[in-house]
Amino acid sequence: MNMSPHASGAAALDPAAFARGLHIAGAWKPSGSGASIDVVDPSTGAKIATVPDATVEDAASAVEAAAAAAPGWRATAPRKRSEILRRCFELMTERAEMLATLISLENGKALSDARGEVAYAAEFFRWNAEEAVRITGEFGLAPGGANRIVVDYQPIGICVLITPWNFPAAMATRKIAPALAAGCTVILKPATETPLTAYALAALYEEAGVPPGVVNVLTTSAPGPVTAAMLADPRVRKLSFTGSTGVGRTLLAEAAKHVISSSMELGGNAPFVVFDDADLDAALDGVMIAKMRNAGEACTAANRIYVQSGLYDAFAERLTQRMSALRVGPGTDAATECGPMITRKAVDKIDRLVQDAVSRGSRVLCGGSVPQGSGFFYPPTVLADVPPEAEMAHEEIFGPVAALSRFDTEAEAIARANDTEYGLAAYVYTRDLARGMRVAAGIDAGMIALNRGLVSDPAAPFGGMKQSGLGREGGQHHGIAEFLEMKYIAASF
Ligand SMILES: O=CCCCC(=O)O
Repeated sequence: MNMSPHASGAAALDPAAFARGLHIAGAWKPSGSGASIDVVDPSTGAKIATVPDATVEDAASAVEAAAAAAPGWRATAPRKRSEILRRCFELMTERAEMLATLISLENGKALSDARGEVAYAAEFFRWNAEEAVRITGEFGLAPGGANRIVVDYQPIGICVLITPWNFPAAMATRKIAPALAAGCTVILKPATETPLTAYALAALYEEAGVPPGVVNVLTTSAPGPVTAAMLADPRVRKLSFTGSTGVGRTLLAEAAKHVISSSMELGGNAPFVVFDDADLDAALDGVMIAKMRNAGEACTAANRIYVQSGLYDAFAERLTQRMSALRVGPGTDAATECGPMITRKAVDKIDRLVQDAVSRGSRVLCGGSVPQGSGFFYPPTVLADVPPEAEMAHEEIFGPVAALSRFDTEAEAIARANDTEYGLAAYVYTRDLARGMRVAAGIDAGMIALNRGLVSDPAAPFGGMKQSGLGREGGQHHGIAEFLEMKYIAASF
């Protein structure tokens, strides 16, 4: 494993200075309790900045700020909203390197991953700038002929958006951009591990012309009471969450008390299925993306890799070569290909899953143990012959561990792919298009990548089935629809 020191890229951005000059977006200000949250560099475990720790009182001011800004934003012409969103895209693109460095610093991901994330995150603004002017209703004659049926769409109201640490920019813009396009004002609660990107982006939105109070950022170490306080305010009409299924269930229960529309992008356990007739090189390229994008810390990550018997040994050997050649180091080092995990706890969980699989007969082809030294690192690992009863076959690994299993028939591949409570993403490699479409139809997942290692696209509906969530983000109309309320008018004239 190659562990290089910090690159000079990090020095260009002083997180302590950044945190001192922190721009709190919106009209609310921290209550003055003075409490703060430490932000830690996962590459070293050292504190790099502090951000305000919002209280329940702060939550009330944030809702107040969002409510005060709501009438003006709702009345802003769609074309004007569209142009402001387009400007957000342009500013993010201009500042891509600064944003990527910030993401890499607080999240630990490799700069190349962080650059990819900034481009992806900015794209949600470009796409929704184009969608903002295409929100259309319906008009028709009632079957009885007595009246017209008019269906109109209006902004749903104030939205509470809760985002995870693994994509600090993209998971926020995937929610903020469609909400703003729809005419809603929002309160964003980013993960406590990665608040700096959220604050940097909030300043950028205001520079792009988003009026004060339209986007409000609230960082807190007490997410339960703070979120409950916001959801209890009757002006809040939407909850959109990305994170674990467990937290999603708790939030859904809280939202249910107040009958609040909820979109949930939850956990995954993606199967990656390679048939004997697949292009081996293409499948290897694909699995390196599906497994190692963000060092495996993604809900879409290939969690279970099923390879048909005829290709299994060659695939395992070549994947092991590629995984063991990856350079591990601090994310901000330009040469790094696999950065640290987000916390020590995350490393411990990955290792627990690996040791469990080994105790059940899996073979370690590379990696497989926690390295000495500072920072929250786990080496790229390949395990062969992972049995169905291994814990990692049922739980998200969320780390750089490729778990291989062998299968023989198409029916077996579909059955094993579906042997999970989750249904977010799945990957299938075959040269036989008819088989590819059959298997895609048979797997219970919201997104299927056929001969590709990446499904995510702002222009496509992102979301899952079963315990992977409710609703969709992005896509033509789908993402924006989550932030619109439908109104029917029976019109006689
Ligand atoms: O953990 C989920 C992040 C999803 C990243 C993506 O949009 O691909």
